[in-house]
Amino acid sequence: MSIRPQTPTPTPLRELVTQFGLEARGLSEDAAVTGVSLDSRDVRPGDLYIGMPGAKRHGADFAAQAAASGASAMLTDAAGAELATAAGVELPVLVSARHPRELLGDVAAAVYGTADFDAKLFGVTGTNGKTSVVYILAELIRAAGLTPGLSSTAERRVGEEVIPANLTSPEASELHGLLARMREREVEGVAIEVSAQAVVRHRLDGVHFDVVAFNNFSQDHLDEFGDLESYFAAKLALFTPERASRGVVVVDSPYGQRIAKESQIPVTRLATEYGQSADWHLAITRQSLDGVSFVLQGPEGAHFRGSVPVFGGFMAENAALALIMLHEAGIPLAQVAAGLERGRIPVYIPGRLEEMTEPGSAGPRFFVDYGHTPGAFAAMLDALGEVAPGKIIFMFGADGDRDTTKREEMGRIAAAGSDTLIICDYHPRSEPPEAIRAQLLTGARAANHAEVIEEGDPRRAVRLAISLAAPGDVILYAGPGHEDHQEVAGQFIPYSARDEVRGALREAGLLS
Ligand SMILES: CC(=O)N[C@H]1[C@@H](OP(=O)(O)OP(=O)(O)OC[C@H]2O[C@@H](n3ccc(=O)[nH]c3=O)[C@H](O)[C@@H]2O)O[C@H](CO)[C@@H](O)[C@@H]1O[C@H](C)C(=O)N[C@@H](C)C(=O)N[C@H](CCC(=O)O)C(=O)O
Ligand SMILES: Nc1ncnc2c1ncn2[C@@H]1O[C@H](COP(=O)(O)OP(=O)(O)OP(=O)(O)O)[C@@H](O)[C@H]1O
Repeated sequence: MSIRPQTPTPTPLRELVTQFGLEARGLSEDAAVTGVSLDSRDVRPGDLYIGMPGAKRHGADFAAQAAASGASAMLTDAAGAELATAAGVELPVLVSARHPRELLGDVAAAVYGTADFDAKLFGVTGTNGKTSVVYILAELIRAAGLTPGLSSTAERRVGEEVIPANLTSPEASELHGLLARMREREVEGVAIEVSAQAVVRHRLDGVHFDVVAFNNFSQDHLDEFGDLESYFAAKLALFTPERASRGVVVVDSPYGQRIAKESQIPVTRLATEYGQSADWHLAITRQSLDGVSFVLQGPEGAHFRGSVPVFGGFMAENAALALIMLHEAGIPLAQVAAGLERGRIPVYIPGRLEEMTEPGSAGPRFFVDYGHTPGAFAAMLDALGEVAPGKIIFMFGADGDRDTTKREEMGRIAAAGSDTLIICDYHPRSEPPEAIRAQLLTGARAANHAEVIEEGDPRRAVRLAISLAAPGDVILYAGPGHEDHQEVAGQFIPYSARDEVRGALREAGLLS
């Protein structure tokens, strides 16, 4: 169930009819709504249900379910209105000549009154590391003495109210409901993860960010975007005056440089590579398996010396990006530093390079991660190469029914950067798991580096990895991160990699 305001103000439906040029059928003069939902399973009494045509179903097919849950009215297209009439659903209907998705954000903003929400809004996009930046942002907002709110792939969070997320970027109706609840809770800074899908699918409509950021770009989601250029264009579209006031861009890569050049809003540039021209520079001062320390220097003497308790130079980059976003929003770095102990950012990022063993323990160390792109694998394994005292044992599987073109490259990078590679299953969905593994194995064997082992069952693969590890070795299990299920042939089977790994470590006497 989505997070909603607890004391919503009713919006007369006649206002929406006039504002959005809708045709009203069966509407009483005083009809009003207090919420918006496009999912019949999440309808609350008083909601406006959006009957949206989808790729698989027409949402109007679920109008009866929405009515039974107490919806006050349905907004749909002409086809949806016909479906509801044919099914004998007795619900007032507002008919839109445009695709309901195109109105959703503005309708939700009108119903929830979110245009008046004056918190600083931060949006983060890029291929890898969005979730990490968002969690660091929320921690820094708290350090600055302000109240944070957060929307990520892992969860949505308002104070102690936390719900798991089903999409990286919520649909606009859920997003505006969440923002309205944040306003009730007097949230002052909101960190929002922005997927490319969100930009092109109207999920951000009615939202204007104070600061947006771009961190990196590499292959992903080609099943939806067709080619890299279209995927990139979706990220670039966030850097427009309709969406945001200012931007922060990591310019280490040619893609970052393109965003900085082609952005339609003012941007400030961060470089982490020596000799790269930029407004801000990041230098790593120390790193180990327990975290990374860094110095960040910007224009007019702005600077920050700090650390993050997660390994990898890219985590320092994620932190730097978050710090610059606050600076750009008018929150001074000194105000952030005042709330931290010697610059240490005590961030916990669920399922991102999350250690399952005790930090600093003498035996092998085990990390669970959410990385599922060639770019994330390269970043993690490069970082581990610098800080792992012993061998690197890497295990992962790949998504079924998702971008298949990245599989061989994932296998190649995984084998090139590890000593032992165990290939197992992830979410096979409708594909035969052994066929997915075969593609990963082809890439892995081409690298001609690691010892490569195939063990489809992730539970057995976890135990195998532990049995192969000696003190000083590091096991990294990429893919499942925070998730709590495996998706196999349409079934959601309970599976938490974190619980499984902890259990196996206990069995091996490596965790109390
Ligand atoms: C391609 C895509 O984005 N599809 C989204 C789209 O699905 P769809 O058009 O197929 O919808 P449908 O299943 O035909 O249903 C039609 C309508 O009926 C409604 N319905 C359906 C069933 C029901 O019982 N009751 C009900 O009301 C649905 O809410 C929907 O409005 O609308 C659905 C409702 O909001 C989304 O859940 C669904 O996301 C699917 C699950 C998805 O996998 N999206 C991915 C591609 C995605 O958006 N990923 C990005 C990036 C992730 C990353 O960075 O890795 C993200 O932001 O999450
Ligand atoms: N700045 C970065 N550059 C490259 N890889 C990164 C970076 N930050 C994190 N990663 C790697 O990518 C993985 C995914 O990180 P994270 O979940 O933060 O990214 P994301 O962009 O939110 O991905 P998704 O949208 O799929 O959730 C991490 O677990 C880590 O392995």
